[in-house]
Amino acid sequence: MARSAIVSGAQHSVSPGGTTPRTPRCPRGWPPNAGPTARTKLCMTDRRRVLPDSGTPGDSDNGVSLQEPPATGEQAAAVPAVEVRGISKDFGSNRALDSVDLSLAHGEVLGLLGQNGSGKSTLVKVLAGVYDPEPGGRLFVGGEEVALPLAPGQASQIGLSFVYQNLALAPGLSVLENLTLSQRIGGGLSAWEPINWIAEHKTAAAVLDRYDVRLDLDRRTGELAPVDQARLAIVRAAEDLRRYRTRSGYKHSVLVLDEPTVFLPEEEVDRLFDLIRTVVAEGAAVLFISHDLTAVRAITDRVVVLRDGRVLGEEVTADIREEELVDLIVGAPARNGDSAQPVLAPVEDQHAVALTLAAMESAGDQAAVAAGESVIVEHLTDERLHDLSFEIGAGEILGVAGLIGSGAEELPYLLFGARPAGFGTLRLGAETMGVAGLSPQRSVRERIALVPADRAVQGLSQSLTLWENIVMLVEGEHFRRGVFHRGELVTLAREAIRRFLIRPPWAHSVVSTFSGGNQQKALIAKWLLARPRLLLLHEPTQGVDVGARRDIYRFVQSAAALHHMAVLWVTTEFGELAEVCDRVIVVTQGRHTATLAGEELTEEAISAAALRQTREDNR
Ligand SMILES: Nc1ncnc2c1ncn2[C@@H]1O[C@H](COP(=O)(O)OP(=O)(O)OP(=O)(O)O)[C@@H](O)[C@H]1O
Repeated sequence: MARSAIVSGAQHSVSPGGTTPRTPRCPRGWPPNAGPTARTKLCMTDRRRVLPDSGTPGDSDNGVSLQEPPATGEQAAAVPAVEVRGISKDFGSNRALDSVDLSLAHGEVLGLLGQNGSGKSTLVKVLAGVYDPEPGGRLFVGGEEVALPLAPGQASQIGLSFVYQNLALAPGLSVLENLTLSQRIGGGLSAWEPINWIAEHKTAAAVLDRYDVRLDLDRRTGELAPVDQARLAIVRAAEDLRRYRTRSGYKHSVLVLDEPTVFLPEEEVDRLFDLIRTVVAEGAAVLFISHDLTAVRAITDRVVVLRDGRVLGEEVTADIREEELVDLIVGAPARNGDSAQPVLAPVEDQHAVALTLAAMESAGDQAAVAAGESVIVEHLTDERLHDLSFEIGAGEILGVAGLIGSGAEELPYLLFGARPAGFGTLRLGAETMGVAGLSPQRSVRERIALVPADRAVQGLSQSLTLWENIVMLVEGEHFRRGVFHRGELVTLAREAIRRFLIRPPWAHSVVSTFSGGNQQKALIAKWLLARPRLLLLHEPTQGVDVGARRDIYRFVQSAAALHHMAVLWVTTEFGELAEVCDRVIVVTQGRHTATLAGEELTEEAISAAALRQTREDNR
């Protein structure tokens, strides 16, 4: 692989006015040296913008002004849609972004990659006006400089639109209402004018048509399938950009997609990509942030890799193999020829978690942990599941494969008592419990652990520190003879942070300030410290980088093997199930339709079983 494109932050020479940009490596069809420097540079903060449609509300106060008319045609295509230079961001002593240079061409899909905590979201938040970068950084949009920091809301007025993982849709409103929401809030439609529903319906139908998306405009958005919710959010953002281009006369606009595929099963990701291609064809550039390398390779033209807040390298996607990309992201040592396997982020010890647990077990608890207990679920039935029965042996990792809507995704929550179940029993060792009588409080007492997909809301207390979250479930064990041994807990948490490779290793920082993947490791650490008898995992590697994903596999495998805990692993990533599980059951339409083990445990076989049964059920 040509590594000439790899640059390190140290190579940027710093001049008094900021950084001297390197010549950007350009994507296919992109003329080199066509950055803002190739055009008349404008400082746009002190002039009023001349707009083709100057009456459009919201444009006059955007902090951007023009010295020359908007570029059109080839001229517009010759400047980057967006370019950042020398962007840095510090959180206290933590440098989250270090002199980042990045440019995104008109009509390009650029992948922004990097390990958890490498700075991707921070860069997006600087572009969105959420974070103020350090002085000296510069932003060019459509070739023209925009003063930093951006004011809240300014991004949308300069042609930048964002779709985050949580999509920011109002689930209680209809598809039509969600489509027009941003216009109402943004001032495009008057809040006082009576709504002409018939006209709005017609306009919204035309919008969906434009992007070839079929949705019932009157349907409650919360009832849509996850992929359709993602498509709706993208159409809404793309429409905002199209309106921006129409009213400003500018050709550039940028859609930022921050992990848009994270909630989607693999087979639905393609439908999202068709939409992204349409958005690009309509005239927007796309910044695509994801840990899903298959998705990145399918949709991006070029990738930029961040590590520790610096741009580590950039590559044309078609020119780089997946293993090379993994190396670039996780920082593997130099490889020996093509046959070498990618080296993943180091785990200090294959049995890191198990050893941590062993060291931390209080003496009196040894027996319960050592014995291990099998789990038997019988006749589990609710609105989506029909008479589901299965067993998990002590120390076994049982995978559950099912497409979204199959009912598989309900299982961890029902067995934790987080959702009411109609009927069924859970036998844990010698004890049999009715699942209808389970509650999260009881589950914690019974040492049933749940790592939910939505870790931020359901898994962690965002306002508490990292150490408080990690030891939350074992605090009681450190309250002896009327004395609360806080120091012991902090030491315990520090050890867990080290073993679980949580970065930065700052026990006293508030957990919400950690990157998504590091929060996920903290959540897994929290539950494993409580030494569960049954560990329920739902999409445990969602939003986790390629190196940390392997770490999580090993953490759970070690804990299951050495502490004999039963594990239920539910995900739509069938490759992950094949890699990590001892056995996999397939759930379709709420029923247990197949079991795979041994040599049958391949991604292809699991997929085939899940899809075959779904097709048969649909006949
Ligand atoms: N509000 C904040 N306060 C303090 N530190 C923060 C804050 N937001 C982010 N950080 C730190 O900045 C660094 C970069 O985090 P960021 O969320 O940008 O990473 P990321 O690449 O998006 O990771 P992930 O893939 O896990 O989402 C991390 O060390 C993180 O702990």
